[in-house]
Amino acid sequence: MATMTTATRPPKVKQTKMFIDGKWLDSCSGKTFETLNPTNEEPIAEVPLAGKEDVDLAVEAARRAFETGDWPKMDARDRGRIMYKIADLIEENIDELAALETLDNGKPIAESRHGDLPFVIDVFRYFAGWADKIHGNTVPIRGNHFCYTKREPVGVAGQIIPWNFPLCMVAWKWAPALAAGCTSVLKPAEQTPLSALRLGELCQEAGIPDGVLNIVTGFGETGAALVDHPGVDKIAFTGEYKTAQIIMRNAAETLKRLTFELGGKSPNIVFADADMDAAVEGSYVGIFLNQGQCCCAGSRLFVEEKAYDAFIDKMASRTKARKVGDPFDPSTEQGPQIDQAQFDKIMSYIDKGKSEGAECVAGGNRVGDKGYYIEPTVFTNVNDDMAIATDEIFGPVLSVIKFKDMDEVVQRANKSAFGLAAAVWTRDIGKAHAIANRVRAGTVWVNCYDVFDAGASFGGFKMSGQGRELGEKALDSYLEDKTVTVNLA
Ligand SMILES: NC(=O)C1=CN([C@@H]2O[C@H](COP(=O)(O)OP(=O)(O)OC[C@H]3O[C@@H](n4cnc5c(N)ncnc54)[C@H](OP(=O)(O)O)[C@@H]3O)[C@@H](O)[C@H]2O)C=CC1
Ligand SMILES: CCCCCC/C=C/C(=O)O
Repeated sequence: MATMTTATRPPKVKQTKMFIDGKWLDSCSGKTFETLNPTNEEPIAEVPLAGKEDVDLAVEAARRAFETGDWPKMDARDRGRIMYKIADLIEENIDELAALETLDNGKPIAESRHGDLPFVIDVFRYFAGWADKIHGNTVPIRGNHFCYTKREPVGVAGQIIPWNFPLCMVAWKWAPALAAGCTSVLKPAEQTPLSALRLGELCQEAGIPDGVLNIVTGFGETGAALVDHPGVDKIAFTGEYKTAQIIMRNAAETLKRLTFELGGKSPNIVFADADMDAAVEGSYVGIFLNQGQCCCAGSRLFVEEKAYDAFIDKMASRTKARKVGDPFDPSTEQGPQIDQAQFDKIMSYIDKGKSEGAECVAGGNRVGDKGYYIEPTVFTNVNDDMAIATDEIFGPVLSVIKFKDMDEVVQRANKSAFGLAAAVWTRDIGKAHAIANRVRAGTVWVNCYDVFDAGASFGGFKMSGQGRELGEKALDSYLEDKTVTVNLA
């Protein structure tokens, strides 16, 4: 069992090369790119800039490992055993990994050490347990036949992950793929490649055979090269819906299996009969967790008219007290945004909110003049049609909107192209279930927010995605069903 320590300093970066076929490599071109520290905009390390040739090598390795290697053929229980070992090694190195995550991403160390990393470990253990429980069934078909189904790995998975929860996203992608017997080429976000590379080392140490897991670091063409590659059977992508649309078009050429975990504009609904302090605290976490860089952030907060003013007062003062600063200080609640592009996007939405007539009751400015820090921001008097109420901002910006009754709030909550998550706060169990039934979203939280579990599937309705991650459902997208029919006559 790991001790409950928390690193308060950046760690030594141990691995910066790409991982292909069990080897740690530079890119074929020798080109590199810098990963920047979001607290001060200075380089942390250089990593290889993968081009098409590197992707080819990685896919060939994954293909070979799938076609002729041990992993898909191994006794399922032994696959699970190696995955348990990965979880154990993550636990043994938890402080280093959490610190690496904080260094590269900027998230507060308290979150990476006590939120992200324990979740990563849970996800590997949860799917390790599935490895020997994946099976088909027998089917009573007509005639003198014995018919059964088998579940087989889909093959080589191309996995493109974002920068907001770098290690969680690796775990969400690798763990079900490994349990199913697939092999993988992973493309971490260019902003946060370091923790995935270190985890690759630990997976190697745990006994993952060469070629089963490969990591290509790059940007600009790496993701597209994976999508275009005929040797890749499936793409799993987490990120922006516009990129998913391009991936879908390009993947049509090779008819790849696709799963997407995309954005949101999640409605968080507070009724006047709710426990107000709990609702304020939950809504605060719901929007500001991870600097607001969550696909399921509760960024459209609907508050019943009767409770609106009192709620706003509490929310504004809670927000103003939020501690923004050095992510290695264990008491910091909010670090910097990930990069200049996200910083600029968020600031432009704050400007739009102000110019469209919403009232900024907390925050609204940059913090300092170095690093991508933004004040946690709350807007009131927001209309449904303002850009801050319709678009995914992916930052610490909350829009608080008034509502009168259940039917009206359900209709307004559903008036979005997204459908990833929602929440409701009420003491009335009937109201809670009515909202859970009527809101079109993949996850609904009742009197809580951001409760994730390795066993609970996560994914979106509408333009928030396709397929599910976590839970038993996550395995489906890494498996093919095979029907076998035997003539018994
Ligand atoms: N759902 C979520 O959790 C997340 C949502 N977002 C949302 O997306 C917005 C933009 O984020 P950002 O990270 O810039 O962008 P994207 O969501 O577009 O993700 C960028 C990733 O996609 C890859 N990519 C880009 N084009 C293609 C392509 N044609 N085929 C395959 N892969 C491709 C990139 O690799 P390469 O450059 O090599 O092609 C990179 O790894 C955010 O502001 C936020 O709203 C962002 C992160 C997470
Ligand atoms: C503390 C772990 C939180 C995991 C958050 C998962 C969010 C996913 C996303 O934003 O894509």
